[in-house]
Amino acid sequence: MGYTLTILGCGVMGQAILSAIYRAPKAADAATAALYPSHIIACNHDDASVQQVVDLVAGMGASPNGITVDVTHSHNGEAVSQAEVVLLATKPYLAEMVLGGVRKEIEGKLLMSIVAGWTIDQLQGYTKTVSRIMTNTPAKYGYGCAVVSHSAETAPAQRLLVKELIDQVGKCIELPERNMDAATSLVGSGPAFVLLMLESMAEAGIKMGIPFKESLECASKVMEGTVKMVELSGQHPTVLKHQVCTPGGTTIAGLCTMEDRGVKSGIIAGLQEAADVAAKLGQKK
Ligand SMILES: NC(=O)C1=CN([C@@H]2O[C@H](COP(=O)(O)OP(=O)(O)OC[C@H]3O[C@@H](n4cnc5c(N)ncnc54)[C@H](OP(=O)(O)O)[C@@H]3O)[C@@H](O)[C@H]2O)C=CC1
Ligand SMILES: O=C(O)[C@@H]1CCC=N1
Repeated sequence: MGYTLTILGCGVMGQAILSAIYRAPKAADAATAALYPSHIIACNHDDASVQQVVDLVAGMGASPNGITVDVTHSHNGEAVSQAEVVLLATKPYLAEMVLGGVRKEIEGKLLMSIVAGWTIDQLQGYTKTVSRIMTNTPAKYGYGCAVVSHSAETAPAQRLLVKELIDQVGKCIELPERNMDAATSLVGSGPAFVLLMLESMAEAGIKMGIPFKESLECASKVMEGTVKMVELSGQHPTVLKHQVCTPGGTTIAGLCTMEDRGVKSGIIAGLQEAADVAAKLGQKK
């Protein structure tokens, strides 16, 4: 019963995805339950990074879908030979070495990869059935976003399995692979860009005399509330932005100063730069 999912490289993102899958609510029916692994093998680099995953799993209690987890290092080949599905989550510069080390064992298996810059074509040098995924750190808490593209050889049942597993990070959106570098910037790097804005707003509060704790609370709630308002109203951000602007008031004054400083074009250029770097990552060996 069930199958084994092996995670090659279980650091920040491997642990985020492991947590999301492990903690998924109990499947509603047998067909959905079959999409979940019964066993996850997390492969890391050394004792210290193994212990991190052991502690993470211990802290989560029992999995609602009865998933068991083993954590190991230096046994990638053995772990992949036991797996039906493999998640590659090492740093990009290690991917070639790690995949090369399991070349024989991975052939014919479903490979999910979150490695930035590594294309489906490159990954197909190891197995033909490939799902390329870009997700982000909020996945660990079930508030992540993921963009997924599949190789042509990936069967509908395999795509369904990937969708069910990756949906657990929060939201899973399928897009053509040509959008993957943009997704790496917008989705993958996105939390860091948002955190820069959050940090800036909180520090502005401090500068104006609000204590750090309260300033961060206010800035966080403003971000959360604004995003909810966009979702619930269905209105364009520009319309909602103008609703905040009283003629001759505070908001338009602040927005004009930000425009003077190039905040919007700076954000767009920053995201473009991140996507350009993503496009080159897979070529750096
Ligand atoms: N961080 C992010 O926000 C995002 C990252 N990504 C992508 O996810 C991938 C992983 O990034 P991230 O989780 O941040 O990186 P981490 O360094 O946190 O995780 C990589 C893990 O791989 C382990 N590892 C190293 N060598 C081996 C090996 N030979 N065999 C098995 N495991 C090994 C590392 O162990 P040890 O620590 O002991 O070296 C580490 O636990 C990257 O390719 C990145 O592009 C995608 C979306 C978002
Ligand atoms: O910074 C990086 O390269 C990775 C990919 C997306 C998020 N972090």
